Amino acid sequence: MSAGYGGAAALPVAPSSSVAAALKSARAALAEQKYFDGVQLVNSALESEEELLAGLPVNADVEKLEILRSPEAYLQRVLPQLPQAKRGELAQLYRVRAELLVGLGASKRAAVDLSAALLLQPEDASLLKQKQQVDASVAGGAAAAGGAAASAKTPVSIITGFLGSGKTTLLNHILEKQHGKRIAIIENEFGEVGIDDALLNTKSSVTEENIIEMNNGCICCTVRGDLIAGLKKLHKQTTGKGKPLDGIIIETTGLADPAPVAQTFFADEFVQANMVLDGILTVVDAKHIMLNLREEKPEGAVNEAVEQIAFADRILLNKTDLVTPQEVAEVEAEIRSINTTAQIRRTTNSEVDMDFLLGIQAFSLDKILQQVNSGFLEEEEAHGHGHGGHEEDHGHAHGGHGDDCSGCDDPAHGGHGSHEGHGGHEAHGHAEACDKAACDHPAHSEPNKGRRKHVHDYRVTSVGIIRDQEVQQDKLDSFISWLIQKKGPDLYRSKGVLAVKGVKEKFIFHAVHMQFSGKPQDLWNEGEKRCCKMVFIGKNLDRAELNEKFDECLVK
Ligand SMILES: Nc1nc2c(ncn2[C@@H]2O[C@H](COP(=O)(O)OP(=O)(O)OP(=O)(O)O)[C@@H](O)[C@H]2O)c(=O)[nH]1
Repeated sequence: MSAGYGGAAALPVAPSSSVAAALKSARAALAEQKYFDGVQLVNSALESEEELLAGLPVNADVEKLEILRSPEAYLQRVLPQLPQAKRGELAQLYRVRAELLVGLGASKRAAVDLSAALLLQPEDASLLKQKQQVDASVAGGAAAAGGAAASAKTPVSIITGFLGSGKTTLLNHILEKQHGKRIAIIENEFGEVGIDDALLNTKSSVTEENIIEMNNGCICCTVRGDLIAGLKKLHKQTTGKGKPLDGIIIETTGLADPAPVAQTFFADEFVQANMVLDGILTVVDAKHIMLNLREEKPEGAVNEAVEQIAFADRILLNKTDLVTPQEVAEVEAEIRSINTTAQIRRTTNSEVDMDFLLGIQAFSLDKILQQVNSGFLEEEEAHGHGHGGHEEDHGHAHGGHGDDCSGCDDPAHGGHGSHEGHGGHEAHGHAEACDKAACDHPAHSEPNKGRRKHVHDYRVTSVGIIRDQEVQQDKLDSFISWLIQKKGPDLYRSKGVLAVKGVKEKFIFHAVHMQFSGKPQDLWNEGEKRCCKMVFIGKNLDRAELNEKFDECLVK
């Protein structure tokens, strides 16, 4: 068949006009330095080509998007059947994509595209020269995105890590130790009720106007909206007023996939022009991470713990006080099997020197494209949370009630931050399954497959409780022991700030599965309403039961 099929006339080819149009638009994007947009244009054109060429016998059983992700392998197969005109078009597409990638700072990946172009046009001397130049810049250690211009941009660090791993603890250390530096914070919390603002170190040099809370959805699903708006706002009120920031720190939710957050720094024009991703800092809970990594996820759902480690530039292997040296070594080996290059530090209470964390210029687009996520520069089509049966409905306006939602058993309402008036944001969530990773062991599955959509585990929801009353200490103790013993295995995280009768400080409560701590902390401010706020995050939560049990603690 293939011999007979090899004639150029039999080959389905895209009309050259559509490739020409894509090339024109991509070159315009290149001239305007809209590199990410340009990459998307070329990607779409290449995808169309792949679809048209899919009928070739050599393409049987080939993974979709190979034309984008592994161009040389793809071309080696189809080359003998490509007519000369088609070779020229594809070469131009790869060449312009390479130029766009250089603009994004991904020179190694650009070299791959230029090699592909050379496979198609081996006699093109200017192409060869261009490839040699890119190779030379790679060998010379080309600077990250933007080269020298990057130094004028505000460095941004992303703190990620699974629920309860120690992210807020780390942020507090940074805030304590960064006196004199102008740092802004973007705080994103998973759950119906925000608690972290109360846990942030108020004695730090960060002024309130430079703390932005994003509690109305998981940051990885609202990057195109809230995160960019937050970054713009920070820029306007600092650099825009002649008071530039020394850095921005984004604390993601414990259930965030860091990929779309990182992608923002390449996809948005304003962000790309003014900010540079300094590094992804991942905090790992040495006691619970193995559970998280090995957890069986529903078909298509992302394992966030794996992604968080895979994308890390620095890893704090935290809570080492809770495990044996042997267990720490096992966890470290597991981390290494997911991420071969990130520097790892063993910590307790997220204590680490600042040089390890900030100003590290560690994020490399090339590293992400090569090692972790070959689809990183492919824009997500849609993503969201699998809200068991309510998949089309994540963008709903579920008007901001801070109180419990007892009696409401709509699983969509229990999900990612859907209780804060979500209607103003892009509707972002139908839960189409992403491509299944090659290996079934979640920790070892390549965390890059199906970059185009990510879906969270629909079983994981949050329940928030706010009461304008005090609780009774003995009843609270019974509630906590019931919670830990009966719900602990499914309860990833619970936290709260509580007014306990007779106690003048706020009672701060933290639990990660069965690991619990609670203590009186800061005093209630004068005039501050003594109230109770709690949030529970876990699998298969029973909202009515949690409300009922908690209400038994209230001072009647
Ligand atoms: N034993 C022990 N506890 C720790 C350590 N680091 C943090 N913790 C505690 O773990 C709990 C969770 O810490 P956080 O810093 O709030 O964790 P987080 O990652 O911000 O949590 P989420 O934002 O809810 O995902 C708190 O009670 C911390 O005091 C550690 O190294 N050892």
